[in-house]
Amino acid sequence: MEAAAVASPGSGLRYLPPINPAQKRQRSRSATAGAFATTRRQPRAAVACRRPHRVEAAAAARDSGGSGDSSHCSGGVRSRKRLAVFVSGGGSNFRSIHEATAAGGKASSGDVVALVTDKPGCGGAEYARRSGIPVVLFPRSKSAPEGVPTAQLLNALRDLRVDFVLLAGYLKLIPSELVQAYPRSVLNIHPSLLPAFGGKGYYGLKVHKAVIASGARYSGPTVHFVDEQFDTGRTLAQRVVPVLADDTPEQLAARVLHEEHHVYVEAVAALCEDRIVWREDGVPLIRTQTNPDAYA
Ligand SMILES: Nc1nc2c(c(=O)[nH]1)N[C@@H](CN(C=O)c1ccc(C(=O)N[C@@H](CCC(=O)O)C(=O)O)cc1)CN2
Ligand SMILES: NCC(=O)N[C@@H]1O[C@H](COP(=O)([O-])[O-])[C@@H](O)[C@H]1O
Repeated sequence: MEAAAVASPGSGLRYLPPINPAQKRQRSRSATAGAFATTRRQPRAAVACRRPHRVEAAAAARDSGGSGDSSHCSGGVRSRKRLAVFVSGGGSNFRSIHEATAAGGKASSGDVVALVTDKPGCGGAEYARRSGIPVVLFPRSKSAPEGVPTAQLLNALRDLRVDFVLLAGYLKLIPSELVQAYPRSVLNIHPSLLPAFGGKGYYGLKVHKAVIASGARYSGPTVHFVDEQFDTGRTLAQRVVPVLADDTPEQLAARVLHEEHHVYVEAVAALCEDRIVWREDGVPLIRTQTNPDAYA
């Protein structure tokens, strides 16, 4: 069952009774079939634990609304970050991020609290259901009329107190309402060294075919912040792999994907640990865990 959007036990989604007529109007505009509660809480920017020289404090951390979980950083208590992962395919990046959020994992300051997909039968969605993670179908379209529209997705993310959105092989354009609701808080992974081989039409094996056809000797994944267009947001992290003379697109894809799993987990760990700082010119940097003045 993909009831109007969410189908998972213990998802935390509640149906709130109307409090006043204005809220009732708001809910009837943005929610369907009683699947979601509306909340009035807006995401709130928080400062990083330390402000390095010549960079502004990251607006990358948010108050996660008193989830009760916390960890410590120099100078205070830091709340665990709540993650929504968007997937259209097999979901291997989603799985590696989910595994890294387990106790002792590399991103153990985060929790995956929702899986959003446009393809309810994809491997990522099936893994989420098996793991007890709520699945949200987005967007609503002719081929997926049970999907939710953008306003209802935003309500669901707020209800689940999502801090960060992670695109991991999600193939639809993220609407500007979502980008604006989560400033500096939506990441994507792309399987080429952006700005090369990015933009509309560049996804999956198409990217690797184009890299091989170009004669490029190096490729690799890019983790970037998401803006309103495909693949033009600020680069956060990259890894390089060789393109071999006799590579098939599938072989290159496997080599790049292996690096994706590492670089995305490291970027997510930095996000969850408030280790992303913004240089004066708008470039995001990852502070290392060991030296607050060094950047990865
Ligand atoms: N607002 C943004 N939305 C999304 C971004 C982004 O940077 N900003 N990244 C993409 C992911 N992406 C590559 O990283 C990407 C995905 C899909 C396409 C594309 O051309 N899609 C086709 C449809 C494919 C399908 O549904 O099977 C299309 O739109 O015609 C390009 C780049 C996620 N969203
Ligand atoms: N432009 C977006 C794009 O091409 N994304 C790519 O889709 C694959 C998803 O794999 P996964 O479902 O196994 O994580 C990954 O290689 C990811 O970089």
